[in-house]
Amino acid sequence: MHVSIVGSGYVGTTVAACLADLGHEVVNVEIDEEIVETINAGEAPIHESGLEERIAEHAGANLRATTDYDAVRETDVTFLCLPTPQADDGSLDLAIMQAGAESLGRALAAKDSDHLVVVKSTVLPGTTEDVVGRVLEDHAGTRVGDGLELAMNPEFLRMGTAVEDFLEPDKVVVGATNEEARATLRELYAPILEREDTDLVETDIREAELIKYANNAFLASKVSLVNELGNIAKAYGADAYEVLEAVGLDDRISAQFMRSGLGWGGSCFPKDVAALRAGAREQEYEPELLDAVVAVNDAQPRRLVDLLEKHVSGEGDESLEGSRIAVLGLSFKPGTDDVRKSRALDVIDTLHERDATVVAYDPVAVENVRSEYPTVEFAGSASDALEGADGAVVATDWPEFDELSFEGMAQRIVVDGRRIDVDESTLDAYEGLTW
Ligand SMILES: NC(=O)C1=CN([C@@H]2O[C@H](COP(=O)(O)OP(=O)(O)OC[C@H]3O[C@@H](n4cnc5c(N)ncnc54)[C@H](O)[C@@H]3O)[C@@H](O)[C@H]2O)C=CC1
Ligand SMILES: O=C(O)[C@H]1O[C@H](OP(=O)(O)OP(=O)(O)OC[C@H]2O[C@@H](n3ccc(=O)[nH]c3=O)[C@H](O)[C@@H]2O)[C@H](O)[C@@H](O)[C@@H]1O
Repeated sequence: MHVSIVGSGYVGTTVAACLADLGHEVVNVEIDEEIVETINAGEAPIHESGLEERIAEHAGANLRATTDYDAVRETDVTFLCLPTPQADDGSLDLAIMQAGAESLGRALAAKDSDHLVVVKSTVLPGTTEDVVGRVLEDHAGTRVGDGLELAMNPEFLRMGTAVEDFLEPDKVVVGATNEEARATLRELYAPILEREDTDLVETDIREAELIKYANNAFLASKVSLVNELGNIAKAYGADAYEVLEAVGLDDRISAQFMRSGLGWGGSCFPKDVAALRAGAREQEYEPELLDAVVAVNDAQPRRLVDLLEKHVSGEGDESLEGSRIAVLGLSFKPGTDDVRKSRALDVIDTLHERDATVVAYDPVAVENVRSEYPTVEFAGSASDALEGADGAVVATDWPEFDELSFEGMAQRIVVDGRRIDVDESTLDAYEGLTW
């Protein structure tokens, strides 16, 4: 099948390389020339396991990138993989989607055969038909249903395991009102849908849009619940990890997303939960549970710094002023250099508010933080960061931190926000955030 992908970021590049791998003819339409050149040179514009080799294999053969929207006319299907960021008031900002749909519509105006447009970006119910569809109609000069078809196909991949998640998903969700559109997507995804472990869910467009938000809201809520239970366990002097491991043996609950600690960050959970809350309020529903999910998450970095302060300065004399604190980990989770809405940055902000000096280390993410944090010292290794520190915080559970001996610290005080594997016997104080 001939497929165009508009937007070549984390999702668009992964989808393009994987669809090329499944044998389709794929073109990426992207406004950033550097990304276009990188893909055409057979390289990956982002760091994802398994991506580089797929692009190297298919670039110049059945995968290419261009800045020219006219390329969509050589294809039967276009996927919109554009950003859907959070506006200042938390609502969904659709400006980029609208601009992309406008360019796509103009290009399709000169096409004389049928075309299917699939929204893959995360958008609230109604957006695909009422916003993207209308913009397309206005600029393509064709009505939806009259040679121009619409579908919504949300993406559930995680950063760090994007290629594997795309090729081996638990489910493929297709929202469409037209049977031909559904048949086209069944054909496109045929090798994936043949897998025993992949379910196909066919719905109307509105349900497909909401399934994505419900999925992320559920996962974020699970982590906040686990954090609340962890905070309560700690107050009782119980080990939350032992408690939650036992709870996770119940099939109805499952053992996944049971790690309590600093909470959730990243480019998706925060913006998607915010958009769903704002959207619900627009529909005149008060999302009180989701409000609490965010409140629990927001409180964890401050709770961690409170614990640290207690150990570093001694109870009754709480202050971090003038102390040197090592922050281990900057990315929002291990396996990625993405620092968007990382809890580590909230920890650093709180430490700064309390006049501590921060020395930070991350195996891959330092360059994404450096310019925004001119007063932070960046170390080349975890051991260097710990040298002379009055206390340390574990903010991201990179596996290499399990090997640390915490030698060279002025005080061997470690407050762990992620439960790494620490040998407590050599430390002056070790405390977990939720256990
Ligand atoms: N990153 C992730 O793990 C996941 C993201 N999503 C959703 O997928 C959507 C895309 O997210 P990402 O790929 O992370 O975004 P991204 O920011 O990594 O990539 C978007 C790309 O679109 C390009 N672009 C912007 N305007 C354009 C235009 N008018 N025409 C052509 N290209 C344009 C940008 O230059 C950028 O390369 C969002 O709605 C997001 O919520 C869904 C599942 C997973
Ligand atoms: O919509 C998206 O973009 C994606 O958002 C998440 O993927 P991702 O943000 O890559 O990362 P996750 O592995 O889900 O972790 C999110 C955050 O939750 C935290 N987390 C996760 C699990 C856990 O048990 N505890 C916990 O604190 C992580 O540290 C991280 O900060 C979802 O897992 C994907 O299905 C979805 O497609």
